[in-house]
Amino acid sequence: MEASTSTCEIVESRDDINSEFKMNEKSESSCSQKSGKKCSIEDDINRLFQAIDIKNSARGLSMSRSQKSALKRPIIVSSSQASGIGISESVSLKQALRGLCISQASEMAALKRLSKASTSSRVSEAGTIKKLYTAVVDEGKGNLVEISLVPETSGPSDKFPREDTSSSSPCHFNSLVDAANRKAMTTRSASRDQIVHLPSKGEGEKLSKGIGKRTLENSSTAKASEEVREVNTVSTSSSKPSPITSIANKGQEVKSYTAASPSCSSTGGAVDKPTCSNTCLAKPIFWNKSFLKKKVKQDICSASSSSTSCSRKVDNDLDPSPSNLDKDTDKFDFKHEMKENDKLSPCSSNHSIEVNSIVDSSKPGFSLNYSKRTKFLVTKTDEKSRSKEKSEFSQSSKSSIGEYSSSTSVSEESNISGSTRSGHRPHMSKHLRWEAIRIVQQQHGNLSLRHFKLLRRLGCGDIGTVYLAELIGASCLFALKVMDNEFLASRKKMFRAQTEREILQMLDHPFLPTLYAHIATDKLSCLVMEYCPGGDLHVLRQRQTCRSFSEPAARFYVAEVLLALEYLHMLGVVYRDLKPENILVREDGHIMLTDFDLSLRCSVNPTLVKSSSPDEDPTKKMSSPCADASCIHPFCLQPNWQVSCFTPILLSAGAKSRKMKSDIAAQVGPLPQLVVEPTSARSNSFVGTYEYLAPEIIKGDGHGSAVDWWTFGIFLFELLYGKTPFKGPTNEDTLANVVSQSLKFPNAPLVSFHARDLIRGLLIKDPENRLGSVKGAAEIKQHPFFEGLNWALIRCAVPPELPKFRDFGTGAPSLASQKENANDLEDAEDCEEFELF
Ligand SMILES: Nc1ncnc2c1ncn2[C@@H]1O[C@H](COP(=O)(O)OP(=O)(O)OP(=O)(O)O)[C@@H](O)[C@H]1O
Repeated sequence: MEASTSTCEIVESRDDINSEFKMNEKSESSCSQKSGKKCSIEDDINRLFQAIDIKNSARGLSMSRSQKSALKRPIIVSSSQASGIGISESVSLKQALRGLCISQASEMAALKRLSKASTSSRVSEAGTIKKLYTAVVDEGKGNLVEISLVPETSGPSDKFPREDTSSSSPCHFNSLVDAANRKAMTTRSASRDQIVHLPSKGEGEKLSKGIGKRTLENSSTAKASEEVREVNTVSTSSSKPSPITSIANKGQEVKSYTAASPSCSSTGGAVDKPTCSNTCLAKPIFWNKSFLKKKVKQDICSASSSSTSCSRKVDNDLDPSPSNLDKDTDKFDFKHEMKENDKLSPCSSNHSIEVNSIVDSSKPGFSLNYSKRTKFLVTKTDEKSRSKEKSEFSQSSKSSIGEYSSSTSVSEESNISGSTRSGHRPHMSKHLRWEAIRIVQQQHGNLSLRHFKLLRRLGCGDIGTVYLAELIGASCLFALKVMDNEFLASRKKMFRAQTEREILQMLDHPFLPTLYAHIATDKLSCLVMEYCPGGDLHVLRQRQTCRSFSEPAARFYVAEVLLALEYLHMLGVVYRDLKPENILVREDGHIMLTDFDLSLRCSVNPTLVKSSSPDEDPTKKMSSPCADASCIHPFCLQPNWQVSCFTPILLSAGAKSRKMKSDIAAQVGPLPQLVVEPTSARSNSFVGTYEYLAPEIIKGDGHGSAVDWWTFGIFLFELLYGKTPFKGPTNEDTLANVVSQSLKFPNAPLVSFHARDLIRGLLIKDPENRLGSVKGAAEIKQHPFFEGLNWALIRCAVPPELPKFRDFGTGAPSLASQKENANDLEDAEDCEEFELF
């Protein structure tokens, strides 16, 4: 029987294969002869099949049953389990493997909806075959293991392959994997079920396909999920468990993904629409008082002293000291802190005030501090404390508003899935933090809160508290965002937490946070994130002379933010809450955009905005820049084969530069232009921060990705001028100004024409005409303000300044001295922050 046509599903461990190969030297030599060198993966597979044949024939001949058990590691390729990838009995394993890989690749590509996926998918076919091969051949170590080849699930359960001690013990995986598959399917369905069609403002408008629905359907899963205590680790290639483990674990982890999803029950949730939402949003919100009967969260935690004392009290109650974590994570009572924060003081975070109007500052108990930009959630009233450290510098009070009234154009594929798979997170994948987590997992089976030592509280947000935490024994620092499930559920914030988590799971970008793990207990939901020690841009701006950045510095920061937004848009995420407070500064001075709980997830389809001219003069084409040695354009897909695009050209620097520009300009024209921006996304949610709200949000016209370009304009304005352009004495005035006041530039500081021109383009009130509304970030990148900027290498650019640790908002130590400083802090009894613990 030819190996290539074999339908046998049994393979051997490598030792077995080797021994079998020895039994059949002919087959081995033929392999070598064919390749003439080391066998390729395909050859390996062929060898595998040959071994299968041998094994089959050897069965019953020379080996006893027990011997077979000891040596064999059978894999069952179940056609039923492989549903979706088209594997049938008559298809060979090799074909099945290929099919699986291709299926995975296309699934990834479809789900991620990124052009870049094509590259990885190309790689992944061979890679996945090899992984599967390795799993089959290497992983069993003589154990009898049955593995079903199943397509990677798109449900969240496979986002966090988790190590499980059970996977290492001899076991039959068949039933386990069956169960896992069933659960995975259940999870996926649940995930899809969470997607709800919400009516948009106008009747007959498109229905929401994604974002809000969880609120209606998750309650059923809540209970089960809350009973589960588990850890989901986002693995990188360096830390990814074996496919066997991953597959086996899926079934055991399924519940964890419903942990955060529940809450938003039909009775509430961020998307649980207020009855007036649609009608109220149809006209400017500040004219509609009935709309304003909302809870409003307000940052009234301005006094650092009171903040400290209150926090101290709360945190003393909380007492999440490492010692308390050692045995039982449930002792780590964040919930208590949340509740205390919630009910107690104006200085604590998450303090809620029921108010009648979000803009009626005359209401008792709702005196808005207009010198601050408080984050508002229209459906709720939650105070948000800024960190004590921030108050040293004119504490920010920009508050985000989040009313999810309705949204449209939300993607059916908005339930993220394979995009977070370990092999698809190359950025930072080699970082020691991944390795440290992997080691802990290896040693303890999973990662839990008791593996972290809390060093200090970094800050509080609407939905949780962020701690600086050290992975015990690893000297690695993480930012641990801890959310209390009950709190989230009672405040109908589960949806926001889930949104944030799901977005974080997708990200793999130098200017966006890396999520290392999600730890879910029955009480808590914790995000283990990359720690960013440099404070935020709001604090950094306050430290500048004139409280504004120089133009080159502002250009640097906005350029990095632009790249982050571009990436988010390509993933179908409209950020919606851009402001300096949400931009953290890394140790190396580059930025990290955080805070995704108000983001909108929607569909994004690559759109051809300009095709190459079909009747283009061929002679012109021949003499096009691509035929020239100076072509460096990244989209130069079809360079003239005769001339290398990268042949050096001897020109003076000036001439070279001029020629390059003209070449690029000439070249970009005829090339097709694709835009991957969620330009058609529509939401009627009232989200954002007053001073940053786009006019279309305020007017309730429905908004899309263009809101990010509006906020981008405000952001640039603020960095350059030290204030936002439409800020009024009251929030109501601010909203009115945004809608009706024309843009004016202050006389000082002096800002270049290009900068002002860019701001002007971004702050066009009509989103249709706004810069970036058609071609997205690409359009903005081409603005002369960014001329000369090397976008591809901006990561290597020297930042305007490096964070001065200890002076900063987070008071965080540098990476070089993280451990030492952490110990110092821990030992310092008079250290204020550490009295909190
Ligand atoms: N990865 C991080 N590294 C360092 N500090 C962080 C990190 N993430 C958050 N912080 C700090 O913790 C604070 C709280 O963050 P968090 O994201 O919970 O709330 P937020 O940004 O204020 O927004 P929201 O209320 O919408 O959640 C931030 O203001 C920031 O100072």
